[in-house]
Amino acid sequence: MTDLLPHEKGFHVSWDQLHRDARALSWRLQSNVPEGGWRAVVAITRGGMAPAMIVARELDIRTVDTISVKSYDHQTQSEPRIIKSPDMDVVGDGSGILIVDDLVDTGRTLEVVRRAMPKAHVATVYAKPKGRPMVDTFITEVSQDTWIFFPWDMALQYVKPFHGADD
Ligand SMILES: O=P(O)(O)OC[C@H]1O[C@H](OP(=O)(O)OP(=O)(O)O)[C@H](O)[C@@H]1O
Ligand code: HPA
Ligand SMILES: [Mg+2]
Repeated sequence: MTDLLPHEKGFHVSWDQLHRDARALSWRLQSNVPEGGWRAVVAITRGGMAPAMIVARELDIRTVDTISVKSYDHQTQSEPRIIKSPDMDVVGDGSGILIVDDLVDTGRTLEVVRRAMPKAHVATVYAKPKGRPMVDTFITEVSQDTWIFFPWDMALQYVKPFHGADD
């Protein structure tokens, strides 16, 4: 669903913007590199996969795994659950592991992920205030009532000019 209620705001992110913001996240993460370097990136599917790829490329991390947490059906949240775990022999308690997601909203997804890898470093590109305490590093904060639209959920389309739009 892309319909917004009147009080809700939309923050539309293009591929180009996502690329820039994920690069900025990589840059910021350089000051948090653990002793011995990052052992692996774990992307939270599906939204974390695009930023995780960019971060892994920028930081030259070759081992990339995934954790799948299902918590939303469109814009309606349900109880988050892990439906696919990363290789626990690799990630262990999370030491030296960089978890990447596109955004944190309520923080419920990260709550579940952090429980599985308590010592991991958690990075998201975007953050809303409620979920912010669950993230170690992020780039842009938006208000809680803003819905972030990602490029993979959008398409270019014609829009009417403002002048005469209500005619
Ligand atoms: O902080 P929260 O309130 O838990 O919300 C944030 C999570 O919700 C979205 O994923 P979603 O579960 O919709 O799945 P997707 O990444 O496959 O789209 C988003 O990509 C985050 O992973
Ligand atoms: O603002 C959002 N945008 C896209 N997906 C989301 N999942 C939780 N919050 C959001
Ligand atoms: Mg997600």
